Amino acid sequence: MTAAPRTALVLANLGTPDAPTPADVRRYLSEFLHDHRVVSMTRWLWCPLLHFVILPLRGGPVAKKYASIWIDGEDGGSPLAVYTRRLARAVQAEMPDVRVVEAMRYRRPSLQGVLAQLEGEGYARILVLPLYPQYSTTTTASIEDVAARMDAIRPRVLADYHLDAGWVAAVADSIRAGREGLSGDRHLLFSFHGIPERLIRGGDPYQRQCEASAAAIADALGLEHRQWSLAYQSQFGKEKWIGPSTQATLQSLAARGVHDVDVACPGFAVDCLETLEEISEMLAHEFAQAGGRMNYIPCLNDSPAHARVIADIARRELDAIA
Ligand SMILES: C=CC1=C(C)c2cc3[nH]c(cc4nc(cc5[nH]c(cc1n2)c(C)c5CCC(=O)O)C(CCC(=O)O)=C4C)c(C)c3C=C
Ligand SMILES: [Fe+2]
Ligand SMILES: [Fe+2]
Repeated sequence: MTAAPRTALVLANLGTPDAPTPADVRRYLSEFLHDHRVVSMTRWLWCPLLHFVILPLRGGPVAKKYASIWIDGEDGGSPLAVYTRRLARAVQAEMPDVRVVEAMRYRRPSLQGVLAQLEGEGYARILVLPLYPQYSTTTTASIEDVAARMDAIRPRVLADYHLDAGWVAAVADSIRAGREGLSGDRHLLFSFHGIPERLIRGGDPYQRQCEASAAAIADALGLEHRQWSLAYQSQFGKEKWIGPSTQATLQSLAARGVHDVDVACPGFAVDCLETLEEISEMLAHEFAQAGGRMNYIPCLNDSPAHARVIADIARRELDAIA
């Protein structure tokens, strides 16, 4: 028998409810929306709003949305959990010398618990790879917070991979495959999750990285500027978020007579509520009502190309750890 590998790779994602029920969705949202990296408002104001308005009002409707995308079967669950788990298995097959595990920033399997377990098992060389191609203080920095709170181990956290050549090529290939056989003068819309504009003014590099990713993918596809656009989705709350919004962009494309739109979401490593329900169900329906036809291009998910890209990025980063 060979000795247990001493190096671990943790694929960290956002997290998702365990079940598409109002109670479980409230539990998930409560943990997520108590994170100061996500909502920085003073707790005196935020907690009453969260506990007495947002959680009671949002639990039921959001649970219905999860139910509409839930994956059935033994290996089923919330798409974000299912694809992250499958991706971790596929990356493990690419990296037999490294222990590959998945973890979630909110809910289960908790990032803090996974790191504590690896520490207990004697893994000293640990790379945490947040499954966020672009860095944001709302997502990646929150994972850095958890890693920094560990006592005895200092896991390294990858900042971003928004211009990684292998990742850009894999996303471009998936878009090419998603457009195969489709005719017409097609438009490509890149839709990224939004964040509040205030954070960009405070130095968050997210928007700049989204723009750079989109331009690099469009370039790899040989697109001219008029053939693609970039927008931001999933606005939450009343504050001004970065734009233009995906919904408004689709409306204006329809108004301009652009009928065939492919939508890709290169800010999401795997499909989830925000891509499957918001884009591929709700906004696709709205766009059809405006006379257009949307073709949603799935995320890289657990594809062999994605597993190879993640393994390559991880190997390079691990080489930099002593
Ligand atoms: C202030 C609120 C939010 C910020 C900022 C935010 C940033 C952000 N989120 C993602 C990725 C995902 N978000 C997802 C769901 C989701 N996001 C928010 C709020 C903020 N996100 C909420 C309240 C929810 C839950 C759904 C809802 O109630 O509307 C998901 C999907 C999770 C799933 O279970 O499928 C992802 C993924 C990024 C990348 C990001 C900033 C860059
Ligand atoms: Fe609270
Ligand atoms: Fe979000």
